[in-house]
Amino acid sequence: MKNYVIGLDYGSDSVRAVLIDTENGQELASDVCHYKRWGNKEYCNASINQFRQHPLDHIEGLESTIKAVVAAGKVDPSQIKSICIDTTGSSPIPVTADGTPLALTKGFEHNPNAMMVLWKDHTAINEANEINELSANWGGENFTKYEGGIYSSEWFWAKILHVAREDEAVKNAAHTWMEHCDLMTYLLIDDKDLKSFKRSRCAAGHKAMWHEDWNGLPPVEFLEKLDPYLATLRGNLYDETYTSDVVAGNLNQEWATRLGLTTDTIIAVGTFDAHSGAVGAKIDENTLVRVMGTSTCDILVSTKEIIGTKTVKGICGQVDGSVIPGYIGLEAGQSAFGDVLAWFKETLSWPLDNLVYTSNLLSDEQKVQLKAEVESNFIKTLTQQAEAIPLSESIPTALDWVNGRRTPDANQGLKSAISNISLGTKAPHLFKALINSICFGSKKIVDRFEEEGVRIDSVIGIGGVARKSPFIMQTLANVLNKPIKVAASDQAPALGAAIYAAVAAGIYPNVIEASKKMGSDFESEYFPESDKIEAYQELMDSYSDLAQFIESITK
Ligand SMILES: Nc1ncnc2c1ncn2[C@@H]1O[C@H](COP(=O)(O)OP(=O)(O)O)[C@@H](O)[C@H]1O
Ligand SMILES: O=C(CO)[C@@H](O)[C@@H](O)COP(=O)(O)O
Repeated sequence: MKNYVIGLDYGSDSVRAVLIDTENGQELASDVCHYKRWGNKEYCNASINQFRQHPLDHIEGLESTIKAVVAAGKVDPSQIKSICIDTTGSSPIPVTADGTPLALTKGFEHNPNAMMVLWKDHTAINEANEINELSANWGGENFTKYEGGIYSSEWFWAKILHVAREDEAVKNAAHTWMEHCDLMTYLLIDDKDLKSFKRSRCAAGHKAMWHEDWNGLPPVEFLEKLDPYLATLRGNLYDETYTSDVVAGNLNQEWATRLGLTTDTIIAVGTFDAHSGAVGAKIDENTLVRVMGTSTCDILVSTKEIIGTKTVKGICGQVDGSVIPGYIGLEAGQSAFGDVLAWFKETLSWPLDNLVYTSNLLSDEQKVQLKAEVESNFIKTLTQQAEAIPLSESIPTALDWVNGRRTPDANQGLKSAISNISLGTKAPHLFKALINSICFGSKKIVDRFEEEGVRIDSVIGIGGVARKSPFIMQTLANVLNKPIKVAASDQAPALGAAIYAAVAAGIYPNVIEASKKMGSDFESEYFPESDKIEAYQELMDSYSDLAQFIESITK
């Protein structure tokens, strides 16, 4: 009898489920659900970088996508052996003593502080600065050392501290906080003991300063110097963490009934999207897997023997087992990648939104048609025209920091800048400059890994941009001066989660064996164009100069 597993992947805007045949990784069915409240921009305020998501968006998405794949796959529920969930991160959410997300309790239904604080929320810049200041100067261990030496406002403790200070009611009502991947896993399992619940090693190690060297989370003595609340909270968090090849529990009766599954289905420990994406794309030693979508996550694995006690400066952490159990997983990334281009598109759309689509000269039907046509041609036409501009022509220099800099050397307070604009600069020139900027930001990350002695033998691209924009991928291959393979799977993170699920269910002995059999093949490869390398190097020098200048004048 065949065995099947489900991978559930929570992205920034939507959640997708895939039903996978464990024998060969074949996808029998997939389904996507866009978050309703998030889509209406509820509970968010981009002007202060506040991005919150209502847990109902996640719960509704879980139910609809899993039901859809179970129905479409037409397999017997008893053959669905296990489920693993990956989510964005660090995306913490406050919960009550019985593990209920606070936003689902009376009085907190519409309070953004009671909701999930999405990874790209940067309201906690001051708190991250405080953590960095204290870590460096308190006279004890620097707990940021395995997280690149700089704690980011995108991460667990900074976000919790910010919300707790801003909202007394949430602070008092929250018994504990969970990463999104842990909460969704906890929701599904039968054992509701919060204290013994198996939290994700990946989330804890990369974002919450959990490390074996100091027996888990930073100690009370350190946390109470930040805020007594964090010291108290620590008692309601966790000591141990687990990799995603481990069973978190069995599916509980309530959710088995809701999903049309049985309580024999195993739920694996949760993880982050980028890390599971790397597994879905068959990551191997010294392979850099770049998840290129709204942001980028750059994932590498290396052996404990090679990394040893060495700490890699300015990245988002090195964690034992965060990608492949038994190996050190290293993470870096850019806070905006596709989002840089999305920002430009939105900016250019102002006259359309305010003058064209509101005009009385067009009927409602014409407006809908026009909008659809513009939408399908916008990025396509800009890309074609940007691609046609020769590198010998004057191209502006831009920085990719529209959402701050995640790595190398996190500084979420940085903002973007564009220089070298003339009367001859048109939208496609700016678009080309922005594409260059996201590729140069990528090169800074690759350079940092290599400077720190982490070898990169090959590069794999996954995610929306990797599959949809050959121009960006070619530019990136030229800028990195390395070939880049693109994974064929549209759903590499969900596939990676399915691979973890298969190992947790005992179908494969380990993640490496499972990913060899179930991981995605490659659909294309981009090679550096030797005649363009030098020109890109010159443009990269201008990027570095501008970056240095902007950083020097940023307070
Ligand atoms: N053809 C394209 N060229 C450039 N950017 C694109 C293209 N298609 C999508 N994007 C960008 O990709 C991002 C979405 O990536 P995707 O991987 O689908 O989502 P997510 O990051 O939420 O998982 C958006 O920022 C969008 O602007
Ligand atoms: O930072 C991480 C993982 O550590 C990601 O969850 C975050 O960049 C979000 O990724 P997406 O842009 O949704 O692919």
